[in-house]
Amino acid sequence: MASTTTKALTKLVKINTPIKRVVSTSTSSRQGAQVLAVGADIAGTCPFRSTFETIDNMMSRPQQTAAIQVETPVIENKVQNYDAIPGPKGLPLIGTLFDYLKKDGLRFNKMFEAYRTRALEFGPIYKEKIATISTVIISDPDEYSKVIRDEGKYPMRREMEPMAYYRSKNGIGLGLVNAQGEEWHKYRTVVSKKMLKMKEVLDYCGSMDTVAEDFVQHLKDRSTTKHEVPVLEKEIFKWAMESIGTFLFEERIGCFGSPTPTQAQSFIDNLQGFFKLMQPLMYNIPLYKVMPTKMWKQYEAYADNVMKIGRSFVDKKAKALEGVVPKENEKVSFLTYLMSQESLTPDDALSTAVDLLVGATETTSNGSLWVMYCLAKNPTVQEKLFQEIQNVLPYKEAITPETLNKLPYIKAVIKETFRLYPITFATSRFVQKDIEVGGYNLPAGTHVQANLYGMFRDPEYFPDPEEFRPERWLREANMESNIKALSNLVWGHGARMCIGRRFAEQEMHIMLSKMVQNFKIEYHHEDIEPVLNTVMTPDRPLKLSFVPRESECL
Ligand code: HEM
Repeated sequence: MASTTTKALTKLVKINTPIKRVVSTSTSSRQGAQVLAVGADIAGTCPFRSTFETIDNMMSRPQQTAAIQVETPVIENKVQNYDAIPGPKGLPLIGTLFDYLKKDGLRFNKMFEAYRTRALEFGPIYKEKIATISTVIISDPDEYSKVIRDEGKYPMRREMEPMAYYRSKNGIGLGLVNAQGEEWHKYRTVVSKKMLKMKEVLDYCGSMDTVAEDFVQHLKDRSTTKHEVPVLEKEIFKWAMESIGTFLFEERIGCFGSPTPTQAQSFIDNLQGFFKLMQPLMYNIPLYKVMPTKMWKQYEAYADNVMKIGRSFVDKKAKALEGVVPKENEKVSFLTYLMSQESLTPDDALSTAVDLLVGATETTSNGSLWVMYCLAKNPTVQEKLFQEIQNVLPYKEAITPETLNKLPYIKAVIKETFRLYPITFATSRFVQKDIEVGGYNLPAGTHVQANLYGMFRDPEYFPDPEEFRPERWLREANMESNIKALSNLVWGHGARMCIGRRFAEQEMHIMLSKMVQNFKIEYHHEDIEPVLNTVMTPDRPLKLSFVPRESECL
């Protein structure tokens, strides 16, 4: 048995070790004027610059949009070899894995804390090998901007290995989330035509408003005499699913029905299990590739159900659409659009729709939970937000794109929440050519991450970082543009940035505005801590109270 395991380990290490290249040590000179504005760097390389500018216009525009030039003396710097990058020492095959497995050690579901602690010990650039994955972790916005610049045409992110393996094993296309290179570009080109166009997304403002209104009523119906909602996580998940379902299928799934439709309930339960187990599977040695472990079997069962139910939603709609050819400029559901694309096979179209269903639910539901928690813990902020909403939105009236433009504070509240609780705690890229970062040479193929959680709580970038202060994101706050741009990184960056960002922001702005208009959100229990279930979630059920505000609104 022991030798089987050793063989399996050796095989896995071979599979997962990136090809190492011999890199010569070279010298380079620091620029006299260092460009600090990560935002400008992002904008400079991001093909969607103009459209993302519009999103930021909606919130607030920095007083100074140009890059800040800081005069620094020109000094000759020796660029050091990759091996010189500091970091924790690990064991030959498994790196620092035991640090995460031992009692009282670091934890996979607290990786964001591990990154922060390591960065404090080893500095803004350190490297670590956990199990088979070596990563360089960067906690300096200027240095990370070099990675952003290097993206290339087909940016490569670390795949969600268990998900990719599951799909390959079952002959399912890797889809937008996990595909790389030209295959990824094929999916991305099709989806971005709809999801990254502001006008297309704004078209869904009305239906998102209806879903949000129904959600508010659903919570009212579900709340107890103490105004708490049993298993709030599941209820908010229903909102997220109903929202993306409406976008994909142009019709309602019916998640707020009583009882919840069995399929929708089962999809929710399985998707939550799927995300929860992905976290430990991603960081541990992928033994499941050679023998199905207990955890893998459980994960596989969740994945089977997610695919099966996701597909049945899509299949049902696809059947109804058979033979329908949309007329030019006709407004059709996203699924109809996908199915009419020549570059996608019917199977590709189905996989893409399921990917969007999966990608849109855990993220926006947990993101919204964190916003509500922060509002409940900061009643003054909540009151200010309530006043902003009251000033522009008559009670029970629908939110329009024009109303959204008049709600800068809700956007600042969400940015501040994501600073404290970034749904994705770190970015991920494989550098595509040899580059210099922080005085070290990173060979092509190096896996690099921006330590978002660490930077977001660093007093150098955010004074009083533990304080929830949405005002720092408002126009008048005068925040340096490179720091302001840091907040965008919770959506990733460049050509591979979250494709659902516009949609997610719009649905969250609408739903959260409606929630604050209808309820005073309160929290009367112990403080909540973040944990990773792939995305950052509260560490226990969130027992918020939703006290109706009707009388104040009329
Ligand atoms: C709070 C909400 C969300 C957050 C914080 C978030 C964050 C992210 C991040 C960080 C990435 C990786 C980007 C990169 O590597 O540069 C990503 C990718 C992706 N997201 Fe989101 N996301 C959210 C909501 C959504 C929604 C609503 C959808 C679907 C409608 C979606 C679909 C996707 C897809 C398909 C990808 C893969 C894109 C690609 O690789 O080309 N996300 N998201």
